[in-house]
Amino acid sequence: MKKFIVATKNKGKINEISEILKDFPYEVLSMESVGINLDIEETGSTFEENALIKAREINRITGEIVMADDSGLEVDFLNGAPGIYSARFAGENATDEEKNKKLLNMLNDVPFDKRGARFVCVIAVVFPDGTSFTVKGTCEGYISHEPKGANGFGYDPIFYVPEYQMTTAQMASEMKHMISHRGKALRLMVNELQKRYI
Ligand SMILES: O=c1nc[nH]c2c1ncn2[C@H]1C[C@H](O)[C@@H](COP(=O)(O)OP(=O)(O)OP(=O)(O)O)O1
Ligand SMILES: [Mg+2]
Repeated sequence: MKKFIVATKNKGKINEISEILKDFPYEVLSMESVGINLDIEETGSTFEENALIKAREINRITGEIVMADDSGLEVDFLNGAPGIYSARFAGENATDEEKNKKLLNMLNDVPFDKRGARFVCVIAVVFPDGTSFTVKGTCEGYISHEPKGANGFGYDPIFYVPEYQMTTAQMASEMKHMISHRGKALRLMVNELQKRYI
């Protein structure tokens, strides 16, 4: 069984990554479980750059195979914001609730058909020899007018998926993983690893 360290401090991501990879022969180790407590500055200007920055930093420290997830929400009415700033656009210490509230306020009075948005997830994998790759998954939807549902994390309560007529926070986790940006990116990652016999 191959082990990966996941270079994230986000518990919601760790949970989802473990659930999605449970059908594959990969064991997911959190930074906590390998004794690393580090805030890595996301200085890149794309999801790809930031995912690689996080994975490279933990690979440099451990020498192990490391994967990182850089993700966020692109809102059409805001020309793609908050994008790579999704975690920090309401301040470094803002709660998920505060971020959702801020985004809903920015879209006050914007009609439903102009509230299109997508979740984006880029996974970077860095190998012990320093080689790397990235894969990307997206999930299309709309920003709802009010939060609904208690599953998931982050922006899930306000991300409405018309095909299922519910937010990703109202979905059972298996359903979210089938259609989510993270589910898609991780399945592409597995394909890429298998091509390399990993
Ligand atoms: O499935 C999702 N459902 C809801 N919200 C989501 C999802 N996926 C990402 N998001 C939000 C959370 C965070 O506000 C931002 C990611 O920011 P991002 O920098 O990649 O993650 P983070 O700072 O929380 O943890 P870390 O950098 O340690 O991996 O997008
Ligand atoms: Mg982050």
